[in-house]
Amino acid sequence: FKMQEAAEHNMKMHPMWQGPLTVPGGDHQSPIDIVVRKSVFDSELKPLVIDYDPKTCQQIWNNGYSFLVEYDDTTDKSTLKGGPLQDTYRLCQFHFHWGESNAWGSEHTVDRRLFPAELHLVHWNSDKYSLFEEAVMEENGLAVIGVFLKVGKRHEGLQKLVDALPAIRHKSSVVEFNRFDAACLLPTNTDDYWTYHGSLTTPPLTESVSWIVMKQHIEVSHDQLAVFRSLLFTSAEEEVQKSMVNNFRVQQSLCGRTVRSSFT
Ligand SMILES: NS(=O)(=O)c1ccc(C(=O)NCC(F)(F)F)cc1
Ligand SMILES: [Zn+2]
Repeated sequence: FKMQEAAEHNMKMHPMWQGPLTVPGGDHQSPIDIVVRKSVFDSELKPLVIDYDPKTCQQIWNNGYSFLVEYDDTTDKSTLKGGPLQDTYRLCQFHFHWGESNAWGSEHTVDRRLFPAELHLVHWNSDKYSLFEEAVMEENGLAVIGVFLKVGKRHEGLQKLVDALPAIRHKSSVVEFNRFDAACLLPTNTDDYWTYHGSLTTPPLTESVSWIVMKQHIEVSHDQLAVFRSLLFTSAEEEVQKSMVNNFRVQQSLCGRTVRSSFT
């Protein structure tokens, strides 16, 4: 029920989230609830091949919806392939979604289970397209890895990122951020995942995403998550400061799609 309150709160407070509930004619929208017993094991799904180069990390900034860590994607230095993917995809950024409380915050759910936050590692198909902006409009343009966060022990690798957040409290603030190895945010087991075809979860909500949602979560501390919540949706000039929380989209209907699993 509380999550429903948060979703309604979202609709009221953040006009951006009042965007189209579903894109006109959009029947491959994200996020979704992953119903484990309805997912179909696919033995053809390969292990993911994730090869990130920390040297391609460039900056961290507050875009007014979340905070993004951006990578230099002008060469195939940080790539994702394998899994359900036919081509090579380049890492361009990662970001998170979280709640105002630990009771909710993730975009995807597993058998309706909510997590306090969700990490999205965003990649685009560099075999077929030459720019992210092109790929974002195409059917198999993007691949996003989703990783659930649970509150528990402190995540040592995340701390470097947490320490940078106070410098980007307001919308549009940017700071240089180098040598961050995004691979440290992946769970130990990346062989077990669910995959389905969906969309961006923020406007323009284009249906260009091969979603790869990890079965295993990562743990971060309560204090680390509290720093996420100290960020602001608003820019330094705005008089009313709004804390950046509940920046998740409500779940969308599956519309007959099948969620495949890489594990039994
Ligand atoms: N939350 S999500 O689905 O991983 C997600 C990933 C990327 C973008 C994004 O790049 N929007 C900017 C664009 F593409 F120009 F519209 C939005 C949402
Ligand atoms: Zn996202």
